[in-house]
Amino acid sequence: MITVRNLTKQYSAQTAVDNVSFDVKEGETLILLGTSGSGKTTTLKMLNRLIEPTSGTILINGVDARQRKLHELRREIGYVIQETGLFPHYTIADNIALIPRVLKWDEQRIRTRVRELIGMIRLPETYLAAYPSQLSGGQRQRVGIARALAAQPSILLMDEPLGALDPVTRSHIRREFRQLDELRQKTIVMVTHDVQEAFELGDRVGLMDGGQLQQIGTPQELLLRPANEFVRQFFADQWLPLQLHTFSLHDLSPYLPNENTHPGDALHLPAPTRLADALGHLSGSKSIVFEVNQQFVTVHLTTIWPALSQLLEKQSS
Ligand SMILES: Nc1ncnc2c1ncn2[C@@H]1O[C@H](COP(=O)(O)OP(=O)(O)OP(=O)(O)O)[C@@H](O)[C@H]1O
Repeated sequence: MITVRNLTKQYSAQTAVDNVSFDVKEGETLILLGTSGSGKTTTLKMLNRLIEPTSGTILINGVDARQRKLHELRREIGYVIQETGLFPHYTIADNIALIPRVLKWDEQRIRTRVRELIGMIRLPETYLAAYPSQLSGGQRQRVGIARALAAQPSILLMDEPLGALDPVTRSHIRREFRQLDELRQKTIVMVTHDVQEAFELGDRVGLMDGGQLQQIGTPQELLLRPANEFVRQFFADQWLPLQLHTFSLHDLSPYLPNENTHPGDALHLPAPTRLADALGHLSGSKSIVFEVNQQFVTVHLTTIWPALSQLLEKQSS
């Protein structure tokens, strides 16, 4: 749990972060989104005191961050950056084991945890003896995440963790992130300037501009009830794809036609599946079946668009 109140960072004439307040609940993912220079990284780095605030307060799990010993605070907060910061002369196993070794875990416990993590990030155990330069960028980034999670911090801060990767790998890793229980249960603050990423991964999104938090809310709130013109404009050119990340098959179900027969080869998906993910499975005559209130609903490529258009009309009315 993170509580931020009236946080400000002043660099001589420049106010990098200007009176920002927000909470991050336990197990929640908050994305800090915004244009370059809007104060996202400065805000993030103040949370683990890599940057000391000019004024304002930060409570980490109920305790004022300023009253904490730095090494204890950083142990409680995992940190992932764009270029991973892996040590090139350490093997993957030794990189992941870094913090547990600092904490003097016994070697058996470290080995077990390292193996658990390499499995979690879906790399073969043979990679444990490899060096970072022998891995692809996407694999290194997964190792960076494993290293940050190694000592089971309650909070994870991520600064553009996928920023250096190509769009296909990014989207692949995003999907993996969403499926990892250990990540889903963490309290996470992540910085990105990628709107799709924010909508895919964030329970809530804080949109920053000029050092100020322009709006904080669920992706749906930002999209459908923008607090000001800046917020509206920010999402305007990606409005449709963002809707697909915002709404689920369940949201769509009232607008789909009743169908009495289910195509035998239809794909079954859970009703909370987001439309963006569902669309990836729909092509040609393929259909998806999902269950709402113990009824099966079918959706095809030809029925999804009229239904979505009705849903959007209803939402904006
Ligand atoms: N050490 C510093 N000294 C002076 N100004 C700084 C310093 N660090 C950051 N700034 C300024 O503070 C503002 C916010 O920077 P910050 O890095 O937090 O933005 P950001 O939103 O993370 O941007 P980006 O997406 O480009 O990383 C910028 O105008 C930046 O130039």
